[in-house]
Amino acid sequence: MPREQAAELQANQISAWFGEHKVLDRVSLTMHAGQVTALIGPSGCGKSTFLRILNRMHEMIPSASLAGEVVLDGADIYHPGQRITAARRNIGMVFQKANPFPAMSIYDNAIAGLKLCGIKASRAQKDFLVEDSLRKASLWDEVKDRLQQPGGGLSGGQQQRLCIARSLAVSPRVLLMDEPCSALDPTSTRRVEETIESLRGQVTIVIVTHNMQQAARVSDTCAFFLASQNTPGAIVEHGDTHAMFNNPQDQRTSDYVNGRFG
Ligand SMILES: Nc1ncnc2c1ncn2[C@@H]1O[C@H](COP(=O)(O)OP(=O)(O)OP(=O)(O)O)[C@@H](O)[C@H]1O
Repeated sequence: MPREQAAELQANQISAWFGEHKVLDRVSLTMHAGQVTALIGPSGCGKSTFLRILNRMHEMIPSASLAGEVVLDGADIYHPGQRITAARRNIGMVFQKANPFPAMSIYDNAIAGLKLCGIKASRAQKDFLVEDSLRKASLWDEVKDRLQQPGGGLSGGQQQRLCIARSLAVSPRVLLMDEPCSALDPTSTRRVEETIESLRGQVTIVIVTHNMQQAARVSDTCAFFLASQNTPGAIVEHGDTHAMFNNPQDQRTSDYVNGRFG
């Protein structure tokens, strides 16, 4: 099971609809290999929809449609020849609410993705992957003596790190995180942020967050989404996080990062 490198992900001219309702308009963004990109913006501007488009989850919603392309290392994941399972394996996702399998052991939770992705592994390989992914998710030391206990018995923050481990166990090249800390207390939030920090360079991370301090702390690059009244969401400004927070080029970015609206 070779471990692959972080990959660049490029969204080109992405538009999205729910039925007749257009929610994103020609959004283009390059998410650089091994970097952390934060998606920020007021509620309802299409950040989560954009994130779900990046690993083909948007198409699971019956009324949903989209235009544009998502290119992972040179190949459009929406090309008819591309398998949805390959996109999901290469581009993992962690959600707002931790969703481990509650009755399944911590060990089995960590490697639950192998079966879903059709990856066969020996017992020794599984043992290695469990330890490796739990270490990467900064959870190993807390659970190494109780790997056979149910995942549902962990604290909320530990469950979220278990979900991160589960995503990492299939060696994704990109990890999408949709407000991963919004249900966590400050200590658990810090642990998840430390985990993100330690993954930098190994996997490309795209994180949606409403927490401006978090975006400033964890991301290299930031994209500010906005949906003005009755118009679909679009990117107002994107670039180096430090520059976006300290010297934004657009007044609306300045207002948002300084808490003046949204
Ligand atoms: N399943 C759905 N069916 C219909 N409309 C939807 C669906 N999901 C989202 N929308 C609409 O798409 C638009 C963008 O929603 P989205 O959740 O992507 O925004 P967001 O920026 O992530 O918001 P938040 O920060 O509140 O999570 C909104 O107008 C929302 O009402």
